[in-house]
Amino acid sequence: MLEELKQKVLEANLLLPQHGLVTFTWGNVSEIDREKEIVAIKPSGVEYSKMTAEDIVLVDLEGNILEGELRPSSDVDTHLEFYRNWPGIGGVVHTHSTWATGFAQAGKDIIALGTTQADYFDGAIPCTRFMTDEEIKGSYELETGKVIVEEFQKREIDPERVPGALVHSHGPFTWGSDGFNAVHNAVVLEECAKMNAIAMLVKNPEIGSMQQTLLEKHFNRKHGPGAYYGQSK
Ligand SMILES: O=C(CO)[C@@H](O)[C@H](O)COP(=O)(O)O
Repeated sequence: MLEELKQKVLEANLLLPQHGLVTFTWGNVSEIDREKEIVAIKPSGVEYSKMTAEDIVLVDLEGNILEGELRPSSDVDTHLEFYRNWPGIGGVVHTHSTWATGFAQAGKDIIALGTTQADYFDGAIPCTRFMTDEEIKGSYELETGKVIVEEFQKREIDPERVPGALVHSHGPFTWGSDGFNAVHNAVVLEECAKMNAIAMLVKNPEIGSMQQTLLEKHFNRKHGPGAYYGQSK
């Protein structure tokens, strides 16, 4: 069933390691057939290099497995929460891409500082609030989806105009018209996180007292400039 969709979702998943967005078996991609209300998603814990279209798991919007020998991604409940709440999206991606996950671990939005982000995200890429003990100890993946949907409702953000979010202390999720578009947005989100971090570093070159002392020590070294490369005369 839905062989073409499974092949497409396999190819979208294989783009994650190709773009350097995941390590080992981290991350996952899914896509929905809206007519049949069936989601094709990456199998849990399978190495990308060994993954086949047959491994892709089909589930309904309640998470019931319709086809597949393997367990669906451990994040399936997060993906399904987006499909249930946002009828305009067709594909979802989750990664632990380094720069975006750094922002998620810091609990910081990726604010729009340049045209690169503005071309694909109409504003800041929001980071969710920290989740409660109950949410974490309960069905974490389902609660993760709820917290992201809640964040967009609270901030009145249109998910089709900002196709991504950061889960506090976890990592990025993106979405799009299909799996490939969601992967594209995951690549752009990671690049924006990198650029944003560099811009904030460059923009605020505040030198703390320790650095100042260290700098002055080097500014005023006895032998003057160049001493590191041999004794000055
Ligand atoms: O976020 C996590 C684990 O923290 C997961 O997304 C894993 O990175 C991938 O899990 P599977 O999709 O293989 O179940």
